[in-house]
Amino acid sequence: MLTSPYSRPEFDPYNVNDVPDADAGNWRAPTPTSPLHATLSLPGSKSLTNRELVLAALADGVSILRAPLHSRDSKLMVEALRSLGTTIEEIAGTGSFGPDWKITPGELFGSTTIDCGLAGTVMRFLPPVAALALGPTTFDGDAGARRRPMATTISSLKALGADVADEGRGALPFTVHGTGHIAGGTLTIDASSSSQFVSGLLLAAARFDNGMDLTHSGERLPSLPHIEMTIEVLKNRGVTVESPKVGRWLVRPSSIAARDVDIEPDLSNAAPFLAAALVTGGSVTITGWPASTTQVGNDLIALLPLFGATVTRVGSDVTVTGALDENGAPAIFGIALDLSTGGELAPAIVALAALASTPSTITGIGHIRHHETDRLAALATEINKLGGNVTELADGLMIEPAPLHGGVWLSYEDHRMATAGAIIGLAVAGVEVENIGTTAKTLPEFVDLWAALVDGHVGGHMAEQTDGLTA
Ligand SMILES: O=C(O)C1=C[C@@H](OP(=O)(O)O)[C@@H](O)[C@H](O)C1
Ligand SMILES: C=C(OP(=O)(O)O)C(=O)O
Repeated sequence: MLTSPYSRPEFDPYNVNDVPDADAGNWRAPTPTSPLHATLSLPGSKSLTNRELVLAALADGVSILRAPLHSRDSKLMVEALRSLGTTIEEIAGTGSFGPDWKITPGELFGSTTIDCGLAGTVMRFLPPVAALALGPTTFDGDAGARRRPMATTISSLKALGADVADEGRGALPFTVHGTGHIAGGTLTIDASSSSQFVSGLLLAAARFDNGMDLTHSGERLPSLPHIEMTIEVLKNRGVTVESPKVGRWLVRPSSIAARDVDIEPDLSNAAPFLAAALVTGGSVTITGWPASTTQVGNDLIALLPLFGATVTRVGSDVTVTGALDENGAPAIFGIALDLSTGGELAPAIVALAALASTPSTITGIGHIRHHETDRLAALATEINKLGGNVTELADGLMIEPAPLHGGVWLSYEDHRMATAGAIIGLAVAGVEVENIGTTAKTLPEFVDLWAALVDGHVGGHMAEQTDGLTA
């Protein structure tokens, strides 16, 4: 077993009050002196795990989730569904990162409070489920969660016939007074600030009395692959979502089928590890890469070559190899990119851009100001603190090459800000990431996997230490 202050046995990554940096101080990001070569496997996808949990709770029988993600976000979803009346049992699994889950739907009852933590999937996917439950369900979360937009969820539910008591701020906390059913019907919403407003409604819509005819009307619709993912997981459970045009979805009332589902590895969480290949001029292989997927992390295969990397694929192994300049040093080229479909990849992409030798402009990501933190402001602030030259645009960032130096990198309770700091630390000595434990939101194993990556403890170099890390 690998050990670090962040994997001490008593550390509970799901407990917001158990903050690892309080014990361990800032995390000194490792700066290797030679190219990294590693092979590793990653835990399950947050987006798939939390969708399948919701669908399993609404399904017509018992479902099994194989190799689900065990992290703060998925734990919050499990606890929330349990408190609404779903039985979720741990069963022995074949995955390297924790047990499987057996999910038995139950009659849904409110009279509970749901802690959303900082999980967008919990705060946007569960209110429609709570409206299908009998009794009041109060939603609240971290301080940062109270700043995330929820108005579209609240107004949608009211328009579909549910009773929601909120403070009129369009934010947590609020209470859904469930009556056991939702009328459903025709609805127009503005999902410009998050695709999760659409996904949350689609996931439950087959259980609405009249189904749903949903139209998005707004200046943009971000993260389309995540809506595709929602449609795909519904299809697998027998629910057809018709989409007669972009921004309109029809769901007829029907049951949702129970299923045994294998959860794919989280490809967005592959981003920092694959970025390490570019930053150090080495090569990193991720095992278990699905042959076809709706995960937007799959776009890394096309995005990383824009920075100069080479990507190869052998079976389910995807390998990224960094470019080298004429002196044999790592070479990263700047890019111009509209990243509107893959906003959750932005922190890793921007970290790479900050280490590139030519300028980059990343646009189409105004909505990531509403993620765990205002990611445009946070990235610009933290990179500039290290000597960078990043300019905030309304919907993106402009990044000019600049020599970076060490310093404290703040995480803003944002797992992807923390991992972006780790990426920069690979090239810049003396980067200390505050609250690295926030990576537990989707990847509690981050520090150990990163240490193994840097120390060469993965990929067969030191096979006896690869417990749970390699395929
Ligand atoms: O539905 C999902 O699982 C997600 C949708 C996206 O949200 P936004 O549309 O708010 O970007 C993504 O960024 C988030 O990490 C997960
Ligand atoms: C935006 C993200 O999370 P959430 O599901 O909380 O929206 C993310 O993981 O990058």
